[in-house]
Amino acid sequence: MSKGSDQIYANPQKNIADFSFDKKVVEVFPDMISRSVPGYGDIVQGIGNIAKQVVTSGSQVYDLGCSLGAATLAIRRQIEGKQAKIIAIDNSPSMVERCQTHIDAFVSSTPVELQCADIREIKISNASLVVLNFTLQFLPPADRLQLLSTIYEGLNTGGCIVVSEKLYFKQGQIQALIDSLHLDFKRANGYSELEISQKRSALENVMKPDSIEQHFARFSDAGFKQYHSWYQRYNFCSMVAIK
Ligand SMILES: Nc1ncnc2c1ncn2[C@@H]1O[C@H](C[S@+](CC[C@H]([NH3+])C(=O)[O-])CC(=O)[O-])[C@@H](O)[C@H]1O
Ligand SMILES: O=C(O)C(=O)Cc1ccccc1
Repeated sequence: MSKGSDQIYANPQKNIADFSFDKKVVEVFPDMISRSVPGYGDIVQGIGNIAKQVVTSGSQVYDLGCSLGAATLAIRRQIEGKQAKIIAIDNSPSMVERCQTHIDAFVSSTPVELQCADIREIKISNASLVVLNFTLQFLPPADRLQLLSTIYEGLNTGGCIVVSEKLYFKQGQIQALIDSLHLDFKRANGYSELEISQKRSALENVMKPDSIEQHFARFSDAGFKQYHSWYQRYNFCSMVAIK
């Protein structure tokens, strides 16, 4: 297998450690996420398209849990000349280090400030767009509403939050069917049964999906009056809310 292809769970592991965004994951991250998340490429591109619509002159854009900067780069391509600033944040030092090289690889007039920090501890101000692209699901459930409330306070009127997440379905047969479709997607992308089951164990304690009803209730509790999903493939969904 070539360098950069995800083999992390290919061999049997005695004790499966909790999933973490460490150096090993960084090396294979683009391959891992595109083979694991149906619609990931469309969603990243769509976030760029949303940015083109909503980012205002002189405002700030936040990419929270930016990983290698895919959403930041898609946004930056679409807001040239708007005199906006992108603030990209991740708490994995390995991710941030590699993200900086991705950002530096392209010329742009839009500044990107990359920070290694916990997104629960940051300030948000003058924001026209805040992106949580598959990040909220990794926060402890009890911390999610506080983050959305902080984002609501920091958004300008008309500003948007985009939240992409793996969904959980409360109705058992729907959950089983859509989960099977996702597993078939992973098999079709070359993951073995062992890889699928070991990764599932590794994610169990660290990634806790909400239902769409929980997401919508949280948007409302944080203060948003307008929110909807704008993309879904199987159990992977991207939602938008507007202040
Ligand atoms: N508390 C936290 N503070 C900061 N970062 C965090 C925290 N918790 C998790 N992260 C970071 O959130 C990212 C989630 S990946 C996002 C993909 C990206 N958005 C993309 O558009 O490619 C999603 C996935 O791999 O499924 C990781 O880089 C974590 O280090
Ligand atoms: O791989 C999975 O089954 C997922 O649910 C998504 C995912 C993608 C990349 C890192 C962690 C979780």
